Amino acid sequence: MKAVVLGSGGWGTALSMVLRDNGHETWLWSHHPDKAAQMAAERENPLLKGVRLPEELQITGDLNCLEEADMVVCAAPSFAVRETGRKIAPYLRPESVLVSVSKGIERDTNLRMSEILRQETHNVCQVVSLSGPSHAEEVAIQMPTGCVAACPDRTAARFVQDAFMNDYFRVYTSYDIVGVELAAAMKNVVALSCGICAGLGFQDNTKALLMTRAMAELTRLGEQLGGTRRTFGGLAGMGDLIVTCTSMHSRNNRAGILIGQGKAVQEAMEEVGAVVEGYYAAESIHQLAEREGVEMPICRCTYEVLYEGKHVRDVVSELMTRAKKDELLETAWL
Ligand SMILES: NC(=O)c1ccc[n+]([C@@H]2O[C@H](COP(=O)([O-])OP(=O)(O)OC[C@H]3O[C@@H](n4cnc5c(N)ncnc54)[C@H](O)[C@@H]3O)[C@@H](O)[C@H]2O)c1
Ligand SMILES: O=P(O)(O)OC[C@H](O)CO
Repeated sequence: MKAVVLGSGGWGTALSMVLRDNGHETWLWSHHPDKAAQMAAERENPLLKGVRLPEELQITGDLNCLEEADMVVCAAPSFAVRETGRKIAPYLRPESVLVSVSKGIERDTNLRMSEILRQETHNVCQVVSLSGPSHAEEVAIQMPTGCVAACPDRTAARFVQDAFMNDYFRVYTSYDIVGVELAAAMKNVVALSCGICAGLGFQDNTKALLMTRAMAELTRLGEQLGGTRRTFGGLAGMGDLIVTCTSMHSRNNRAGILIGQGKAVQEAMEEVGAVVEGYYAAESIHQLAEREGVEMPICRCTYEVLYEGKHVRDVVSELMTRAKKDELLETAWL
């Protein structure tokens, strides 16, 4: 099998190593040809320090590597997924499988990543979303990790499961691509808010409260938009929420900590130095929740901190003193 991974950030690089480990002919394409040349020469991605890239992994800045590819993995940041889809469309065939691993919602259109890819590639082939609690830094050193390959077409989902699965990378299949993609984008907003809590000096009780109640919000909106409730309790939902809210590998969590400590939002994102998807998703989720009339107080407050300059301490007090509720009556996913 020939696999091409597009996007040489941490995640594209780690996934290309899994595919190469599994014996596939694997190409890693970088948006920046100079970076491709540097990685090819040094056999290292500076984003994954200390990890040696296998000699057999082909690294290139030339899109012709897509010729005759059986599987194409789009690992661009969410803002670049449309542009990437447009570039690769001429190379795809009906029998190719396109895998989306970016976690976000498109600004302005509020589309999911697979929807953008299907538009740009004119539905020429199946699109599978691969998602779950999976930091690149740990996958690259073969820490046992689990993900979900989601697609309404079971054959395509199983193809991706077979391609990636090995003794340190376990892949489940699911038909619920809507729920998986929404969960992936939404948990980044919660990770930002969890980071803000930590930055304010709050501890484990507060984080657990925030994560659990945020999960109720994500499930409400996810179901309203066509996702399956159980997805939100699975790897792409609860699993990814836990890893992103608790790990110092998480860019979203780290950006949140800096904001909670008093840094301006843009300054915090610059300091993190890699794409903070939750910042962009916060705006889309806020718009979707308003459009659908779904109550999402944690996501709304996070949006107000990020985009409207609301003070984090005022937000905490607002959330804690909301109207009294009954947990079982108000929590869809329990
Ligand atoms: N890092 C992780 O552990 C992880 C895990 C799961 C999913 N993801 C998701 O994967 C996506 C990529 O994340 P990452 O961590 O690899 O990114 P990153 O921040 O490590 O790197 C981003 C990469 O995107 C490249 N890029 C910039 N503009 C581009 C363009 N126009 N077209 C294509 N590439 C471009 C840059 O060269 C850079 O290498 C994100 O949506 C992220 O949420 C990341
Ligand atoms: O670094 P983060 O916060 O974007 O999280 C990366 C992955 O989504 C974790 O699964």
